[in-house]
Amino acid sequence: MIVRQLQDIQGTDRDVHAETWSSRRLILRDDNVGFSLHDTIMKAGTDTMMWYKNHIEAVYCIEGEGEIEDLQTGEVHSIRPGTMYLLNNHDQHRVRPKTDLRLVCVFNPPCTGREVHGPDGAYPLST
Ligand SMILES: CC(=O)NCC[C@H](N)C(=O)O
Repeated sequence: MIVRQLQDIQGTDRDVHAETWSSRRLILRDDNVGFSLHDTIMKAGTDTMMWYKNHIEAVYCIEGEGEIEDLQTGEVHSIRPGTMYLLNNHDQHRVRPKTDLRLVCVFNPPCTGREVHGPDGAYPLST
């Protein structure tokens, strides 16, 4: 069994910062369970294009308000506590938080730890 506290991750290399988000990576590839689990804050007033070509991501909102746009269809969905979205088709999308959004994110394959988005919105597939 592995037990970790968010406060013990803050400020370590499992605490990754990008311009529009911060990601506290609670479970990573080296835990050997086939997925990674992140406690992510997307910053209020930002607009992030993402396209996880190499990963499946499930996202569950536990705090805040915002919206997600499916860039394939143009559909816009609101995000609020209790909303889950699953990028099961490597969907290209944008997230626009109105307030800080706190999101629980699961990635398969698991992230290794330091991933940030490339210019295409993807994380590289680590070998
Ligand atoms: C919702 C989303 O994908 N935000 C970007 C950060 C990512 N979830 C991560 O935690 O690495």
